[in-house]
Amino acid sequence: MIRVAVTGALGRMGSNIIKTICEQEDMEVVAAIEVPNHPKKGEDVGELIGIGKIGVPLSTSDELDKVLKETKPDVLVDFTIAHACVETVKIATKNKVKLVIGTTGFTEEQKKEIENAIKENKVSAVISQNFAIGVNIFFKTLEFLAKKLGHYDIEIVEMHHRFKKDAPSGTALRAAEIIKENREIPSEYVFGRYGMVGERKKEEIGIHALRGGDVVGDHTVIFAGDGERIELTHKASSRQAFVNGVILAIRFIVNKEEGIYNTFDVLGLNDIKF
Ligand SMILES: NC(=O)C1=CN([C@@H]2O[C@H](COP(=O)(O)OP(=O)(O)OC[C@H]3O[C@@H](n4cnc5c(N)ncnc54)[C@H](OP(=O)(O)O)[C@@H]3O)[C@@H](O)[C@H]2O)C=CC1
Ligand SMILES: O=C(O)C1=N[C@H](C(=O)O)C[C@H](O)C1
Repeated sequence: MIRVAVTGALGRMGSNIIKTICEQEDMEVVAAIEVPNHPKKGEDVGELIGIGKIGVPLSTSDELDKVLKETKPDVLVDFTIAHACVETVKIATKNKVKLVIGTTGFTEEQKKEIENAIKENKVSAVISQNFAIGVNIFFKTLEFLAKKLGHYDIEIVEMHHRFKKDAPSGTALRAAEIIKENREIPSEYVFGRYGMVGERKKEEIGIHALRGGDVVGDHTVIFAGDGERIELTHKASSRQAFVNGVILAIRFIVNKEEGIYNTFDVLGLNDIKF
């Protein structure tokens, strides 16, 4: 059995991840962690998320080191918030726990802190801004489009629910990075536009974040030329799309001793070249 700890256990992603792990034959939840001073600390997490008793009490992140030493997970899954994730990674890697990280909104400095902790402690991790299989195919398609239409005007539009804390989404930023890496001309990110912006430069990649309602996650990349345009869109209608990828990532990383991987590694998409 793969022993899994989940941080952000009562969150939109964490709670669905716990539910789905409980449905798998080869893995079990051994620890579920929330913010310090959580009013439900000690209560059964299964009952808190509506699936009935699972025998795992809710723990809090101020006791993470102790919880990991007691429960000995193979893998920790983190879908929380950037600053919290950095601290979790430092503690988990010291305890030699492997990682699946889905949290977004990191600064460049936070990304380095996470990478250093993983490398210094010689553990393995999957880090991905989007675990949905469809989004990873969307990313792969973008490699092709950026190679062929990198000289077109490229704009990225994302929409998410009103509760999302970071903007633009990690997925939109990864899409921009893929375009930058694959087009022949240099790139300059432009976050929204306002006022007398003047003529659009070829190098620009416009990135626009919309927020509202209960939208799970929509991403569109527009390649606009003279007399035509291509719009590539992915729409997630259920968080289960992300959760299914997380389950694959847990099975993948448990067999890796050391290194930082992404969802292309998990899904075997690295060998597809255009
Ligand atoms: N990579 C991917 O495929 C996906 C990534 N995400 C990302 O995952 C993250 C979480 O999203 P979502 O589930 O919607 O957010 P939620 O706010 O619903 O869940 C986050 C949970 O983490 C808790 N939390 C905060 N700090 C800590 C801590 N130190 N230790 C333990 N738990 C903590 C929060 O508690 P409290 O509310 O009390 O602060 C909350 O319950 C975001 O960064 C989002 O962008 C989301 C979907 C897919
Ligand atoms: O916060 C969310 O909800 C999501 N976050 C991820 C992101 O920032 O890209 C992935 C997904 O779009 C949902």
